[in-house]
Amino acid sequence: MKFIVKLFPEIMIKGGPVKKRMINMLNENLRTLLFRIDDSIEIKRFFDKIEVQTKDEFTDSVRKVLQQTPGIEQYLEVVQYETGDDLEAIAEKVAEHNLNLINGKTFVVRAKRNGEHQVTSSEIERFVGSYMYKHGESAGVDLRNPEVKVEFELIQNTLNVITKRQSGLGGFPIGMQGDVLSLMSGGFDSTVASYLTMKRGIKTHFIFFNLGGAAHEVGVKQVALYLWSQFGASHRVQFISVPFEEVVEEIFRSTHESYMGVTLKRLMIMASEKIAEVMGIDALVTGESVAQVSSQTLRNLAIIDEVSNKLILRPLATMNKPEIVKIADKIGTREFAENMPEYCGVISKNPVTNGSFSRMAKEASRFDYDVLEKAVEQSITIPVDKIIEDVNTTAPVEVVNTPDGAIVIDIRRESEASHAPLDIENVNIPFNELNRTYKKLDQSQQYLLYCEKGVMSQLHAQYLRDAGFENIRVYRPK
Ligand SMILES: Nc1ncnc2c1ncn2[C@@H]1O[C@H](COP(=O)(O)OP(=O)(O)OP(=O)(O)O)[C@@H](O)[C@H]1O
Repeated sequence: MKFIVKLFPEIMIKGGPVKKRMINMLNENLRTLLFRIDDSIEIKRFFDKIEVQTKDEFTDSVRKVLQQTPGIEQYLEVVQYETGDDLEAIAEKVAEHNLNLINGKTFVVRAKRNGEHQVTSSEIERFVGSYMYKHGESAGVDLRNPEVKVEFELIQNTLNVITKRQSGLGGFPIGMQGDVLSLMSGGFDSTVASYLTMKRGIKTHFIFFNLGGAAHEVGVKQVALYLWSQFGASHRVQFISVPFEEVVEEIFRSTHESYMGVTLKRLMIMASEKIAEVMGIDALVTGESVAQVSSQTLRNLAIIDEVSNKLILRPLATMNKPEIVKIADKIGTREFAENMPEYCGVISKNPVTNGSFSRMAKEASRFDYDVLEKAVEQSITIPVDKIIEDVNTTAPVEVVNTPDGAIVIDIRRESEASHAPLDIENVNIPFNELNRTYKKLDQSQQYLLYCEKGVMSQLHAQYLRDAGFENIRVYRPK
């Protein structure tokens, strides 16, 4: 199968050298991603498109990459036949893929030709056109204003017939716009904000502030890994985890209740700025959206902005919640967001909605910034692609590799579990039903959670531990 990759229109209108750099970058990114599938996949760069040629067994994997790689406007799927310039064979194959498209419609046939042939392009077009007219139920040929354009190419002896057009993500190739550090809580907003920066071609690193829950950290790592592997895996990025429990304690000690929420956000921005500085990053990203919650009024956002000289991008600033949720649905982060614990609630009681700059300064002067300094010093950075190993080695809940009398619960979705069943006895309780179902199980038994990568099982085992269940561990076969 061959794919023809068309670039995002905003790339095509750039000046020559910039356009060339962008196409080269997309070519590089595709090379990195597709060679991970198989190094026999061929990628060819042209001045206005990229072509990918693959063995049929890799077609689905290649499609997935093309759908999820920023910079691609659409891709065409092309089926290839060795017809030479045998007009009858060409017409038959073109008709096979196009006859149903011209039913009741006017059409035109357009052929591109490259190589030595006995026939000209217009002879081929006329032959195929009349064959399709004879065998189909079209409304006739219209050379000027056709409703359907039947396109194919004859390159040497190979006939390329376009069978499908599929939209891509659009945006710019990652690597063209520098790096940002995205404040990631794992909720709807920060996951969508991070996706939008990735789609715009920005290398997006993640920073997470742990307010006191091991499950939250595992959950955020998991969604960061998901986002990266779906949309950004052409480049290595970092995940930074900052222990913020003591910062929260210090906020409680020093700050009036109504300013705690805004203070927490200011401190997250200050810590992010320090870390971004070390990483050579100019901009931070948050999932804040004007008026969504009390800390996100224009005044409070301005009070938050005051603490940093970095550019703060807020891709969702003017979006409505339903639009954000729709994107989360489309990119697959809704499920993660819905399963993410909230640790912020306690700090958002009776929040000020229209904070005062001078009052904020007074509140801020009572805070001991050594505590923040220490949190930054204790931050831990790991490459996102090492998250699975990290979660499995630094797991808060014990991991075992033999059941030893415990009952194994496979928490994958039913379809995944039946597609690749475990080879030992187990029960299937999909993770989204676990919280509701677990308490109904016989609590005199020991249970082991299983999932494919060991991240989701670790996350849910930790939730259950937090909820007071001690008979739970993680199963990870050798
Ligand atoms: N624990 C955290 N670690 C990193 N960033 C955070 C954390 N909590 C909040 N943020 C950042 O602050 C933004 C606003 O957070 P807040 O909790 O006020 O709103 P939210 O709308 O619930 O955000 P989200 O849906 O992303 O959780 C988030 O989108 C995220 O960018």
